[in-house]
Amino acid sequence: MLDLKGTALADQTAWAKINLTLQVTGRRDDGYHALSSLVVFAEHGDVLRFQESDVLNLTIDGPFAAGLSAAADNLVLRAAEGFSALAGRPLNVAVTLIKNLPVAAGIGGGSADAAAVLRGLCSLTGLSPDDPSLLDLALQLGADVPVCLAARTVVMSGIGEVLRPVVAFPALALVLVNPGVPLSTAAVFKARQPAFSRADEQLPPPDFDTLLDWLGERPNDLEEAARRLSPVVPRVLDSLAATPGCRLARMSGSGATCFAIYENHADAESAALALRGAEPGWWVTATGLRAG
Ligand SMILES: C[C@@](CO)(OP(=O)(O)O)[C@H](O)COP(=O)(O)OP(=O)(O)OC[C@H]1O[C@@H](n2ccc(N)nc2=O)[C@H](O)[C@@H]1O
Ligand SMILES: Nc1ncnc2c1ncn2[C@@H]1O[C@H](COP(=O)(O)OP(=O)(O)O)[C@@H](O)[C@H]1O
Repeated sequence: MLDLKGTALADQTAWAKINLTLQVTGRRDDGYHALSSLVVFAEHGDVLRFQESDVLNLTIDGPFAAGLSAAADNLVLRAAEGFSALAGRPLNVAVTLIKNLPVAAGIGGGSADAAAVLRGLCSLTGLSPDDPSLLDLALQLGADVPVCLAARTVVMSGIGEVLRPVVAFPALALVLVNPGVPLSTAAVFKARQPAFSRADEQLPPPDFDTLLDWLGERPNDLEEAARRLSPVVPRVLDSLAATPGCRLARMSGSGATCFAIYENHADAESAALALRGAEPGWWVTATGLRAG
């Protein structure tokens, strides 16, 4: 923990977002799509460190640092600039981003980074993370930033700004797999078939087996388009589905990261080990859900 001008600014984790379901229910005039999605957060994520500085500055480190620019369009810097405009004064910090999550991967890494910056700067300035102006800024930064700011199990709708907390939810044992092929969110939305799902406002059931039935009835409407754009997606899903104890294998968001839900953590760990051995080029992580 560091002391920034007398205020402690702790490291922030940018937890990976997982869309357990994703229904596309409509399209707005501005081209954005209305969604209904059960969103959870993994224990695993990027880490952001903050230090005192005279200028706003970003350094990127970690396994997925290569290929991600630290220029002004990075969501970390856009979030810090947006927060400074809100606060009416420059908030100069040197941010180190440890990029543990693959980029353009359907698990909201950039959105989670932006949300982690907003959370950090809230603790620096005393602004409440529930302040409506902060929620407006989050949505301007990206449709997934509000949910990443909440960082808890919710049913998300609108384009990402309507969040309904899910209070009772089972602990899940998951494996996340990314095959190393980036998929653009805009391109996947563009490639999808034009039909819409019916808007579904139901909250998920708390019991594990009933939840799996509920998830089975609500697929990811972007999966078909992602499979066409990136033929490795079906291979990832087949590989996950073939591992012992796998109860559901599905893509998250606009892909290409896929997840599988297991009976227990031992099965998830064994599956991750086997997949790493079979596909050394894939990013494979066994994880639970973020508590809280
Ligand atoms: C699809 C989802 C599901 O959680 O996740 P990812 O696959 O990105 O992780 C999100 O809605 C992505 O949110 P985010 O990545 O923040 O999207 P933005 O930067 O705001 O938008 C990128 C582009 O995606 C399309 N887009 C995004 C969100 C939405 N509700 N409708 C859309 O049509 C638009 O073409 C937009 O120009
Ligand atoms: N800090 C960041 N981390 C990841 N991607 C970022 C970041 N800042 C900007 N981006 C850009 O945002 C886009 C979406 O990345 P990301 O949030 O990882 O994926 P997704 O939207 O599929 O979940 C990428 O094209 C990337 O160049």
